[in-house]
Amino acid sequence: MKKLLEVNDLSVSFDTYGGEVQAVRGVSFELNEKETLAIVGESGSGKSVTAQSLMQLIPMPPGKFVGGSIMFEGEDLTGKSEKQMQRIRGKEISMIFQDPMTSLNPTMTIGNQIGEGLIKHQNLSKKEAHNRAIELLELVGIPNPEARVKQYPHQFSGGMRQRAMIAIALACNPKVLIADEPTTALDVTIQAQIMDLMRDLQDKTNTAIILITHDLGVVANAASRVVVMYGGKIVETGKVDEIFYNPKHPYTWGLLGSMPKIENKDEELQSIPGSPPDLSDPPKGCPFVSRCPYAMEVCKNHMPEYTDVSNTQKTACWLTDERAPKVEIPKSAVVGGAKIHG
Ligand SMILES: Nc1ncnc2c1ncn2[C@@H]1O[C@H](COP(=O)(O)OP(=O)(O)OP(=O)(O)O)[C@@H](O)[C@H]1O
Repeated sequence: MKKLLEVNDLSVSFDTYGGEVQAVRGVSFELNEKETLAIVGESGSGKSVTAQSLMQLIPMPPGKFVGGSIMFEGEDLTGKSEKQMQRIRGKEISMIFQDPMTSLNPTMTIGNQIGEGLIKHQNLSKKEAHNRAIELLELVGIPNPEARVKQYPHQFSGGMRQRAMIAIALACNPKVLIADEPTTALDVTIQAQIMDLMRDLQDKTNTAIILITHDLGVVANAASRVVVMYGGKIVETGKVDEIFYNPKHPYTWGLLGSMPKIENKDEELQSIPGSPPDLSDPPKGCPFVSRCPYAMEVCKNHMPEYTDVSNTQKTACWLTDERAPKVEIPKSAVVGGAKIHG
């Protein structure tokens, strides 16, 4: 499998009145061609900052790049100028956001917004871009695209706007699509339709997807690999079935415990007690230490190294150390039922 993106030891901070917020602290992962990689974690874990860093969309200042690299097709994106990034954004790497209303331009027709990138990156004429916009609206399942292409965002429903955002993002056949909580603002039925659409489109276009979500439920049927983030760090990573059926990190257990499961409809969901660490003064050791029911003395002051659970799964937890007590995965985190495809 060909690597498309390789993030190495990425660290990004924000200078605030309360001190330096270390939003992303030494994150490394890779994205292969045609795959869907999910980045999962609670609010504040650093998912969006990671995603925005890939597009160089972090406002600087207050943001600052502290270290690491983002290799895309052999070039480090962290060294690129704004002008160089403008040639990459939309053309090579595209992004869709949680709330299309704030990312769509309310004063421009949907057709012109889709056409903009085509004219800029692919030198299409206005007429060609208009026709391609109609095709793209059809591709993302918008009925009556000839009429819709002339309309404005406020004339679209929430689900339709997200479809239009996807059309804009895919217009120039990017190699990577970053979807940051693409369905969070939508109701459950529409969420499922949008996720189905993204899967269908990926089959047709072969675009690799980075799916950012706080909801492991969304991941099960959408992703092939998962990165679990907490407190600005990756705590566990693996193939989707490894993360669901053989998770090793207590934070992953917590996320699985707070996910509704088909077979236990009546079971109470366990939310993870406590709150995430203050990233302006992050813990010296494991970021999860203050909420982890299994925390040991060593966890307070020493960040665990990554342990290989398999060739494809890694976890950063002291429980994997041979000196640690043997802990069974809690019942609440056991996922049964339907096989996950991935
Ligand atoms: N512009 C900013 N100024 C200061 N701090 C910021 C800024 N943007 C993000 N942060 C901080 O960086 C940390 C990581 O935020 P990030 O948005 O990446 O989290 P997230 O996991 O994507 O959560 P959410 O789902 O809520 O977006 C948080 O502590 C957040 O407060």
